[in-house]
Amino acid sequence: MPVALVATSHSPLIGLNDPTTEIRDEVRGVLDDARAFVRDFDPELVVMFAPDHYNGFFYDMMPPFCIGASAHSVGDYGLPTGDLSVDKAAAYDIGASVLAQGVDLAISEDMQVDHGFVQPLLFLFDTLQSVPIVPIFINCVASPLGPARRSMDLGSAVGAALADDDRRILLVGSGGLSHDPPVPRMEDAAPEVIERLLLRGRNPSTEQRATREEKTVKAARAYAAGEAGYRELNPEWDKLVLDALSSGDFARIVDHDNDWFVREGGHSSHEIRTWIAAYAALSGQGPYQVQSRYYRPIKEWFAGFSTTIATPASALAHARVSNKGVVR
Ligand SMILES: O=C(O)/C=C/c1cccc(O)c1O
Ligand SMILES: [Fe+2]
Repeated sequence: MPVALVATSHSPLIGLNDPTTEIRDEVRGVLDDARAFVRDFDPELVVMFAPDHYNGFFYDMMPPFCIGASAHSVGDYGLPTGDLSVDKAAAYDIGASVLAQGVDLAISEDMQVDHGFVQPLLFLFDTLQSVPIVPIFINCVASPLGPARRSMDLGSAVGAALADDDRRILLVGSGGLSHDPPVPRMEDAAPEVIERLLLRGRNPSTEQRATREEKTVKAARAYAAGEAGYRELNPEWDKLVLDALSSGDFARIVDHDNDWFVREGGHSSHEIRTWIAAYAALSGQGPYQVQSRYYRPIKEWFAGFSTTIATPASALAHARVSNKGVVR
């Protein structure tokens, strides 16, 4: 199958707490290039791996992995609400194949998705409905988490499921490198926050959502201003992860236990599982090459922010190549 990959950080603080115009424009240029690459590739199906941040998945029933046969954006952080254009038949086919290959995943006919899915979709396309998509949720925040290696297994199984599909398929991974924004955790949350992590967090009122999001924006401002109490981004670790994924050396990442990720990259660094899955799905199609790799630590966005584009090595000669930004 013709295949390509875009993996990108997301941050709901984009547009709400921006860095300097120079850096904002630099990232805009990188995302514009990714969008141009995708326009040229002209995908007939997007398979996106992304996390959730207690907007769609709660502790009433928290699956490690879930494939959406139908999905709706909750519209957090001012993003649009509405249905995604899910390819239901593909979702069921991929789900069945992944299960048959021995990787357990849930299926949802009513998947609620947040900025984790919606931002990359809108980085790369005009609307929520521009392209048929199969959304695959990976739990990256709600402990206990399985080993990172399992995300590689998931990605490999998805890649195998897609191998006989003749369509042009774009694989997308969405999430951060090192970052530790104030996403609540069951282990140390206050009782009223724990309420939110249970099903009662679903469908918050406009005021509840605004209060929560204002807190994150305030925290990002404090973080960028250098206030104490926040974990620093870790460009060295981010480089290790980017190098490992660029060279297909998954073991350098997935052989570590979950504490390593938190120690090196903060709690939300588990979001890199979405990249691991997307790259593993790509690697199932043969050797690949990273064509473009951007990285910059951006405290205003609470993120070691990166966007990469990769294609099968055989496709490289025909592809648009760009190498921009700060590769550390
Ligand atoms: O407030 C949230 O739910 C998450 C915020 C956030 C901030 C920065 C990077 C990310 O990946 C996030 O999800
Ligand atoms: Fe996130």
